[in-house]
Amino acid sequence: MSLLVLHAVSKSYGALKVTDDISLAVTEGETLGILGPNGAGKTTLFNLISGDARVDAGRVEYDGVDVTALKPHQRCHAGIGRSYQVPQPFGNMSVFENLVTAACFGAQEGEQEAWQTAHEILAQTGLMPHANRPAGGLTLLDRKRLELARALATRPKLLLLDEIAGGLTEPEAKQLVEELKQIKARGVTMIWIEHVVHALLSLADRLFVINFGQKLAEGEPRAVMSDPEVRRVYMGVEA
Ligand SMILES: Nc1ncnc2c1ncn2[C@@H]1O[C@H](COP(=O)(O)OP(=O)(O)OP(=O)(O)O)[C@@H](O)[C@H]1O
Repeated sequence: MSLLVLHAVSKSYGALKVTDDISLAVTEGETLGILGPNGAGKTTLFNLISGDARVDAGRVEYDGVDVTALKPHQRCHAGIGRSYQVPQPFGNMSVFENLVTAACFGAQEGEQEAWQTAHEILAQTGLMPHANRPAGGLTLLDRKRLELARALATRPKLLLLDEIAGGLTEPEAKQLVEELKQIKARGVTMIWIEHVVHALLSLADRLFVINFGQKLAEGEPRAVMSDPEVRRVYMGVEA
């Protein structure tokens, strides 16, 4: 069953059509990888799914319900969690407080339950040693981890990950992939925008490639990566 269906969504900023008639379905439990050159419209697509931006045309259906008119917090309460490309923690709050806040306001948990959630996710994401540190003072890897942890604390059924491996070293990216595998094994449906292709390929069941706001290719990862048009546009390889 499809957890998310985009029906011909479009979005323009001024004269620029950033999302151009994109239709897409994501099955429950699936990990969909999203690729595309810089400025192709990948993050905008996430914004249309999470409600951070409104579609100009088309519909967003989540868990069988039309959520097109819902605000971001309502979509979050319904189970759509996301990370941002530039981590957005509450910098003056501790790591633990950031997670409690996400659990309270995202997953609508009471204080006690939110504390338990925060503990559980600290353990899952390796952030326990930093629980009491101000989020603003974390290293890049730990800020990325916290971005993932905050999204997890909202208890998503659908998790949107925006370039979570960008800027990490090779061993750090590997570690992150292992964490994402565990999340996937727990049944969370994921859409992952990522330029670190080998990380994406180690997890994605399917790829969706965007160029100039339009779908360029979609399908089984290896087939998509060997598509001459994808190689030309995304990797600069002449067909
Ligand atoms: N709120 C906005 N107002 C005006 N233009 C915008 C806005 N958001 C995005 N854009 C423009 O839309 C285009 C697509 O941006 P988007 O961030 O979706 O691309 P992307 O594929 O995620 O890029 P990257 O890989 O560099 O993160 C860019 O030209 C960007 O400048």
